[in-house]
Amino acid sequence: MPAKLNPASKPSPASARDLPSTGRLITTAELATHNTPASCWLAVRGKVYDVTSFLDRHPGGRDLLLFAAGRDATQVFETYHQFKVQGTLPKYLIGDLADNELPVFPAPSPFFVAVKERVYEHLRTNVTSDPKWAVGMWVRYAGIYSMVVAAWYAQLWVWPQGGWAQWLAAVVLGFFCAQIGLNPLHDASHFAVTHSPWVWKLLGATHDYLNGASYVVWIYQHMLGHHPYTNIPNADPDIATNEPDVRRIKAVQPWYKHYLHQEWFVPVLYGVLSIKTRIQDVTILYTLKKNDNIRINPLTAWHEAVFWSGKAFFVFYRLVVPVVFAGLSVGRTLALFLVADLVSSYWLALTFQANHVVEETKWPEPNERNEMSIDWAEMQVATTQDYAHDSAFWTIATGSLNYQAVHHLFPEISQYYYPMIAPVIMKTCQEFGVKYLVQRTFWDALGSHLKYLKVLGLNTHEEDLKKKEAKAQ
Ligand code: HEM
Repeated sequence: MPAKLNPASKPSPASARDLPSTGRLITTAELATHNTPASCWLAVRGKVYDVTSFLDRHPGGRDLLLFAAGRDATQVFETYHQFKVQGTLPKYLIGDLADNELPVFPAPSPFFVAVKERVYEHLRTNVTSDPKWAVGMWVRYAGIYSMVVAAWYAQLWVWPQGGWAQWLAAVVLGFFCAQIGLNPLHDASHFAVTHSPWVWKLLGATHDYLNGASYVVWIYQHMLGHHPYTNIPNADPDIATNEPDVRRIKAVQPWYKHYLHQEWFVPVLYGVLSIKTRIQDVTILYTLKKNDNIRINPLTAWHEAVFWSGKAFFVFYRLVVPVVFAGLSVGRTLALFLVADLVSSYWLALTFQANHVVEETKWPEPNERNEMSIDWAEMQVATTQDYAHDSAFWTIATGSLNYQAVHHLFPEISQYYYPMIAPVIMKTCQEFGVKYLVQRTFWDALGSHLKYLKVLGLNTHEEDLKKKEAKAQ
């Protein structure tokens, strides 16, 4: 039974900001230079810590500290630990952060504290003693990898002559490649499968080898960018846009004529997602050295080796083997490649877009000092839409993205347990007056994405917003 709390009276946990001032001010520019194994600093709630000596003792492994090094790591710190872990921080304290590079949030609200306590209590009492372990997920991974190998083999050697069976094999290959992204890659990038940093690294590497896309780039974009700053313009790399862009997804983007009727052509463009991702991997790591506003730290030898050998292996198994060893023509090889890639891209893009870029989700913004007024956990719920909670098909086929708000609040828990903790979260939301969005079906959620694109494509959108605001006042 979840503990009963009075929403109004539960205090926030002691914040690191409450520690006495050190007398040493450190700017975000100085902090950013300490992002290597030789000098690893990070900030939590306005305090800067030198964790170089802790690198090899961190139970989550040294890589995670190195990813977070040189930046404000408050949100990932509070996400991946229980609040009590804050007690380990003071011994590494070296200074106070002078400014904010990216948005910062108020101390965890009573809702955040309660939902964390209740979910872990529920898991402990009713579900499992280890929320990072689920045999069911290993069965899914085994099924996914087997299907990738079987479909790849079938399209080259069982049905090499062409015909519908060969095309079907390409479709199946594309679908299960997307499943690698939604399951082993995604779980590993949130450290939600076992307690072993090596398991996370190895599962992550299968995305490099079998999808040709980088685990490390995903970590920066997703774990360090999208999750801490969901739907915040200029902070969440998932919603980064150029001006003008091909699509208008944020009200802060200026309007251009080509956005009119974007709901018709934008979804078509989602088909190039996989190819775009593979190319951007190289520019993000080697030329820009950042993903939108999330800086990339120096790569470890392991990550560099996996990155390049992954790209090479991908080209070899998807393009060289079909032509050189299976005797397929270059044209047929490219066509099969494209079919599989289109299926992967659409499956991934449409399931993602139906979660955040939709009608009712919020697009919060910080003040001029980069401070947010909303609690981080409450923002996670406000910027996210779930769908089809009662469908086992959508739960398995989307890697549990249909429980997206659950995932955003508890990414460190195996997705296998999302359906079991969702009721606890929804009940807590109700009690604290936090609105939880859930659509009945995937198609309703997708429809909401298309309607949102349509509305932002109209140049009357700003006028409508102003009228609404005026009415509300
Ligand atoms: C000031 C820096 C940090 C300190 C002092 C610290 C401390 C700790 C401690 C004491 C634990 C063991 C207790 C627990 O599991 O709750 C732990 C585990 C963990 N930490 Fe950290 N941590 C830091 C930064 C980070 C960052 C930046 C991340 C993520 C990017 C992270 C991810 C994890 C994970 C995933 C585990 C669980 C490992 C497992 O599954 O057993 N930590 N950390």
